[in-house]
Amino acid sequence: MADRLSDDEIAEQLPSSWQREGDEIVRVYEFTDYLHGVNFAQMVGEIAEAQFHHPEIIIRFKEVEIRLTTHDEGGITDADIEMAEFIESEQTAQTGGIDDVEL
Ligand SMILES: C[C@H](O)[C@H](O)[C@H]1CNC2=NC(N)=NC(=O)C2=N1
Repeated sequence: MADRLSDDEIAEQLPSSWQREGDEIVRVYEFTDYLHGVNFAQMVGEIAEAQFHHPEIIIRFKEVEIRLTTHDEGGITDADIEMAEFIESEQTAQTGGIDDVEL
């Protein structure tokens, strides 16, 4: 399992749309309707199972919040950064960069 990243490493490696909140990295995706968000959450869950690295996924009306940390290490590691990048690339591939995921 990867070691915890330093504050500088996190700042350098965090994808641009993500924020750091303590020992977590966080991104809120906006959608035009509730079920688009639900579908997006399903996609994130499938990525999580494939990577065996599981975010907290909060589904709200017209938005989904993704929170990542490495529980085994008690902080932010490469696994969290890589997962965030993977989610970003999948979401962008499906929507051309806007947040509304039409699945
Ligand atoms: C045993 C341990 O729970 C597993 O190795 C995986 C499962 N998914 C995980 N997900 C996250 N976010 N952090 C972990 O440390 C983690 N560990």
